[in-house]
Amino acid sequence: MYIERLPIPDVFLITPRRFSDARGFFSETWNRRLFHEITGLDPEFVQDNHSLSRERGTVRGLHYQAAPQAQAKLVRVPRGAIMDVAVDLRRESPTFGRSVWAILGEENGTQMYVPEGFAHGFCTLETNTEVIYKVTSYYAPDCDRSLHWKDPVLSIPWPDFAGSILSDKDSRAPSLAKLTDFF
Ligand SMILES: Cc1cn([C@H]2C[C@H](O)[C@@H](COP(=O)(O)OP(=O)(O)O[C@H]3O[C@@H](C)C(=O)[C@@H](O)[C@H]3O)O2)c(=O)[nH]c1=O
Repeated sequence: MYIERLPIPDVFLITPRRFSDARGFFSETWNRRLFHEITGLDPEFVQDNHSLSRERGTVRGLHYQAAPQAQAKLVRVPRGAIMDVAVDLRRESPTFGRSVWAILGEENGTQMYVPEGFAHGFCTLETNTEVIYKVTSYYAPDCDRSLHWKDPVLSIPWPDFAGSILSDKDSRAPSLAKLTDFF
């Protein structure tokens, strides 16, 4: 398992080892003990989520659950590829409002660990992209919050084709200046 810290050091990229042979590969996609040894963290995941986005350029996000239902997430892409983004919404953080991003895909097997206190979203880079992620708190619709993916203040370098399809909720999401629930 290879771990890389991003410019916001609490967000990690994790690339599990792949054992390749004539059949294909084998990989441990989650190993609690190893994750703890390497990061010092021991998130308690309670729910696994899986989404399929048919079109390239689909944007989902930016989403978070407000306290006390905040979620840390461990995101991976077994089919296709995404540009995955995390935005720091921790009020006291020196990197408040800043974002980090990475390409996650079936080729690299890389995962992003997004801690509590961040909004999360992605743009699909290929058709029929599937995203699977573990979360540390159950879905709580009352605490579901959105931040507009294209808010210019965030300066996220989305690809030109981003936003070809998105949900009504995401198209109506407020900008950072209008958010009231931070961490
Ligand atoms: C997130 C979620 C949604 N749902 C339902 C509610 C709704 O009817 C349907 C689709 O929900 P959404 O439109 O919010 O799905 P989606 O836009 O894919 O939401 C996800 O986006 C990514 C970026 C995240 O980080 C996730 O935490 C989650 O917010 O699924 C659940 O039952 N459980 C869940 O945990």
